[in-house]
Amino acid sequence: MDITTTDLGLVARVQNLSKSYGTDRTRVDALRDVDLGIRRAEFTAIMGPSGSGKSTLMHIMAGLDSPTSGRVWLGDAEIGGMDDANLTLLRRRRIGFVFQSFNLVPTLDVEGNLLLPFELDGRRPTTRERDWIDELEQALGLEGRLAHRPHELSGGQQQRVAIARALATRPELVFADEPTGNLDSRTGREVLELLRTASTRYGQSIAMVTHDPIAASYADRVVFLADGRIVEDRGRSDAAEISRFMLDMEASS
Ligand SMILES: Nc1ncnc2c1ncn2[C@@H]1O[C@H](COP(=O)(O)OP(=O)(O)OP(=O)(O)O)[C@@H](O)[C@H]1O
Repeated sequence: MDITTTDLGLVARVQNLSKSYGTDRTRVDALRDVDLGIRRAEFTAIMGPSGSGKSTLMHIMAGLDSPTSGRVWLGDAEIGGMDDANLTLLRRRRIGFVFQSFNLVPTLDVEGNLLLPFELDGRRPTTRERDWIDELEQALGLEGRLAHRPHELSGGQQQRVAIARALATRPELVFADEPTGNLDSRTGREVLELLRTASTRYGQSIAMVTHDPIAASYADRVVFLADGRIVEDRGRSDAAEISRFMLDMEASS
């Protein structure tokens, strides 16, 4: 019998993953033979220089892009052979996303955007979920903005709505691409605390792409990519250690 992703204590996994874009002279090897598992209830930071493959890895793990070769599991389901309808359902039920581009619906107000994942799933939040949404709104300072549309918000406020929306249904896995990129340092810290709370209190797994050593220091695990390969996989580290490693990595490249 095969060992499942769950048996390994993981919520998502890639094996021998490679991704190339273009052909011949225009070919770019964005990922080269990557093996990675995202552990249950753990907060993982993915770091690396610009162009090292972080976003590509996250998009493939989330089933938003397909690999050139290798295998990908979301939970125990291998997504390689899955049709679009099943993949969409799997994503909707199990995954939350915070994209760099926020992906808010412009015609819905903040509250409408926050409730969208429930709408798409054809249900309303339970009382406990409603309490959690209220807590997210409060922690992210959105209470005064619930009737506003995205274009009436600052970039940082839009970012916070995207984060609250990704966490609202308490999906077992949250992918976040530079979630603190547009935030001032105090709000950024609150977002990182929230992500940590989501993993410690609710057992959610968080996979966060970041360039920021301080943001990465909130994570339980820090994975470094360089030139499409994993070059380091370490436990919780402080911001100074992470900065030092990044500088050493850049110096040796
Ligand atoms: N759609 C695409 N077509 C062609 N090349 C691509 C495409 N998407 C990414 N790449 C290339 O793949 C490599 C990895 O890109 P990726 O966006 O994953 O890097 P990253 O580590 O997330 O970078 P950054 O920190 O700048 O966001 C880069 O060299 C990039 O130019």
